[in-house]
Amino acid sequence: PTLQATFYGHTYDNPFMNASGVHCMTTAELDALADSAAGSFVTKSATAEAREGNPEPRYVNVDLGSINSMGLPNLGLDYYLDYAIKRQASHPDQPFVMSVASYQGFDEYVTNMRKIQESDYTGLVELNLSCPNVPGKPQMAYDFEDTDRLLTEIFAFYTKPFGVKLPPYFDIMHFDKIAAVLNQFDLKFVNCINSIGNGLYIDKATDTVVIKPKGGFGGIGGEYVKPTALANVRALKQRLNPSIEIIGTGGILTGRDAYEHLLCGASMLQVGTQLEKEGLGVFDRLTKELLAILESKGYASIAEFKGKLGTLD
Ligand SMILES: O=C(O)c1[nH]c(=O)[nH]c(=O)c1I
Repeated sequence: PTLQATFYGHTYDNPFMNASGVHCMTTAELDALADSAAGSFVTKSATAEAREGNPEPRYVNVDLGSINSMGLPNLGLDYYLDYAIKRQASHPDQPFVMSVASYQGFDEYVTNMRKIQESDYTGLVELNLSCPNVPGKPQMAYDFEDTDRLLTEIFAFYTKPFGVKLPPYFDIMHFDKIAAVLNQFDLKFVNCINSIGNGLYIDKATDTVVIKPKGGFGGIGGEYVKPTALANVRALKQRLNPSIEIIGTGGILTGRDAYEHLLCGASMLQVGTQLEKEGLGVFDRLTKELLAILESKGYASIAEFKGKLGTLD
């Protein structure tokens, strides 16, 4: 069998990528990702200016996952745009994704996208509408009207392919509402999910929180989030126009977790916490484990089971 994955008109060796934020801050990390067994990669979410981010400790691995309040540390949009333009020229056959966020809010999203529109970068962009860790800034994607207004403003000038990174939703009506907003636009993908925002982890040895920012509140990733991630992938796949593909992110530790995201309709798969814990070797392990599952089930390719989750009716 083959793990070949088609996504926005390109066929990748496999569906695996890093999740933005992990192993993707510097050009050295990005090049190492590109040379790893991962099928593709995404850059750290960029803001207009470089940022230090929140005080440390701000990322901690815990038994069933991770908690982080990084606060959007990054080397600035120009740094990643420069890398992206060079990389697309040197490796035209290896497309990747460039992640864009905003520190200031609505207007900076627009100016960041305008800069990319006017640049020589022609590849995919992941517009991060779901950073949970900028104090005082609500997550854009939890405000349906603002998300609608922002995408309307961007599509008025932006002609290059892009998708959005969404937070988890927990109410069927919210799945309906965000899908209704997104279906109005020619988005190429949605990435479900970002970390589950503002969780709290307590250190049993000290009876204290484990990260410094925000009194210990931070985005939760890893095993904790798989049921929520699968539900969001499935719900958005069921609701969005078929032209909008899904990237499945959240709780992928094993080939079985990857297989379940594909069953829910994901085209590509992103790994965050487990990549942070295991290093780049995680992609060799995940591809091997997923391939073994296809073999055991007699599937020749992902297409044979993608989106074919069974129900009990
Ligand atoms: O704190 C961060 O930098 C961060 N952390 C996350 O868990 N998700 C995000 O999208 C971001 I931009």
